[in-house]
Amino acid sequence: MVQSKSPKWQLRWRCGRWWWKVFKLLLKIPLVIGLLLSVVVLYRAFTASTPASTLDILNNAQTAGVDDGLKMERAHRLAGALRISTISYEPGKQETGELLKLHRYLEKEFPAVHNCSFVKREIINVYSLLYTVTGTSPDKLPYMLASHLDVVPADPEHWEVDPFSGKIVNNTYIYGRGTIDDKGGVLGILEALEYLIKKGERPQRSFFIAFGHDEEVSGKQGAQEIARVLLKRGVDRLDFVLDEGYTVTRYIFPGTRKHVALVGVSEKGYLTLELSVNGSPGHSSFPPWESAIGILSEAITKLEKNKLPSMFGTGPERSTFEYLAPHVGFLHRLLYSNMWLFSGFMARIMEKEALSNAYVRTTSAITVFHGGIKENVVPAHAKATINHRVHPSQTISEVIEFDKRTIDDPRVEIKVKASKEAHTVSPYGPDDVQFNLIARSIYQTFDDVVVIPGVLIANTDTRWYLGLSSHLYRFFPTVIYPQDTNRYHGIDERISIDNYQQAVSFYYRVMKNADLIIGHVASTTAHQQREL
Ligand SMILES: CCCCCCCC/C=C\CCCCCCCC(=O)N[C@@H](Cc1ccc(O)cc1)C(=O)O
Ligand SMILES: [Zn+2]
Ligand SMILES: [Zn+2]
Repeated sequence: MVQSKSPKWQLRWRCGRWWWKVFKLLLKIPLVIGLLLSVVVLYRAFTASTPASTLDILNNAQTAGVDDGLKMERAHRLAGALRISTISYEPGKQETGELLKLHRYLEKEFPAVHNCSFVKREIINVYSLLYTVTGTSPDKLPYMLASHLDVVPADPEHWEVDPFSGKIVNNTYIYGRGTIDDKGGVLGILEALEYLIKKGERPQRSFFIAFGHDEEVSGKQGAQEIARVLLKRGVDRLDFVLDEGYTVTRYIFPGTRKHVALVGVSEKGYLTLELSVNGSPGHSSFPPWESAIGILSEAITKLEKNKLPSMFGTGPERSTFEYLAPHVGFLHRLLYSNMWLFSGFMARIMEKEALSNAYVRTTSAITVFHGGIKENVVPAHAKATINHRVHPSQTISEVIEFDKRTIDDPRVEIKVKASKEAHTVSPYGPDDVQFNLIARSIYQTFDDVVVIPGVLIANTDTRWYLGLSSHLYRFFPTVIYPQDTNRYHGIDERISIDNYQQAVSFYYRVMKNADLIIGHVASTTAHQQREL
């Protein structure tokens, strides 16, 4: 006979089962969340798409580039400019004679530009150049193409050829300091305009060409003055500004073999700090317990060991990867299209390489260290320079605060030597006329390419043009492979003759495409145009 359970026991049994059910349910929650997350992650990966331009007028444009016949002649003209050593050493210390020589060279080599009735060339602040190209519809908003005339110094010791010999190697590459930074831009723009004028064409839209002469040492004397001159003339609204910057890259972004053109829609901030320590000077035979050099070294070590936190995925770099997602293999697509989930994981991988680390966070470079005068003299002072490039999601004062907290030593004095907040982000959506004008010119010039927006990790003269336009883009039309990135300011700077020809074609296409959209009210979005 089965013995019936007592009501007390039955209650306990039922409660026990109830808790067991809850426990089992709780165990399932992570599984359900995991399943939901996987669905979202997969859905985003499968539906990832690069926003295509909505501007049919640009999408259908088949603008031709410049003729191939003059390719070698153009290469030799660039090589000639590379022989003029327009070096900037520091603010106020430049090869000024060479800058004037470059002016004369440009005048001689581009006769159509310099003798054209609708092109005016002006010298700004002795060494910079400003060209005004007056179009046939001068009432439309003008734009500006910019580059710079100066270059950084080059130590010839490790170069394949003398950096200022302007050599063409194997009939393939033009070598020399300034080929990609930034005489390729100066000569490339002038070649395009020379070609246009010689063809008997005249642009409808007016535009400016600005060549600063001290970009490599801040741009204060050059680009800043050019901006001032334009503002004084009432030119306070340019449709867009296109300056040096990123390039078309290949094999730099993991997951794709395509060409990837990165157009800089913003630029990291800039902060240079001087750290100094005053110690007790004296005879080295009875040194103080701690020296100025020792205290400063400790502060520097703390900064180097404690990097600023990752900001990856919180700024426009999120769009960089979302635009790229549809063009990479499946695994990379999972990551790139789900930055909301994987940005931390991606940051940890990217911070292992200097170039991609710069994309992840505000960087800190210790660039100068001074201390001591003689082996048996304890120095009174030590100083060091820290150069930060500030992620767009951080402010200059946040970075200074971080440094102070990290150093945590009142004996270390911190002085701001130069600073500039990260630039505001220029528009880049599918409806943005100006971004898509540049993108279209890239698509017309380079094969198998995808155009994506990015934050420039270095700085350019665009900082001085921020007040002239809300659309500033930083792009130099050449192709860079991983092994080329160190050629910037490094050794064996070069451009291939074919890439240089593409650069000229790109600038020509920008001039032609800018006229295509002249019927559109410049500076309004495609969406606004549809509303009109
Ligand atoms: C995942 C990340 C992928 C990034 C791929 C990058 C490929 C291209 C590689 C390098 C880009 C090089 C950028 C060229 C611009 C250089 C401009 C420059 O040299 N600026 C100087 C001087 C300067 C100018 C203006 C200032 O206000 C401060 C300094 C610089 O030091 O930035
Ligand atoms: Zn440059
Ligand atoms: Zn440079």
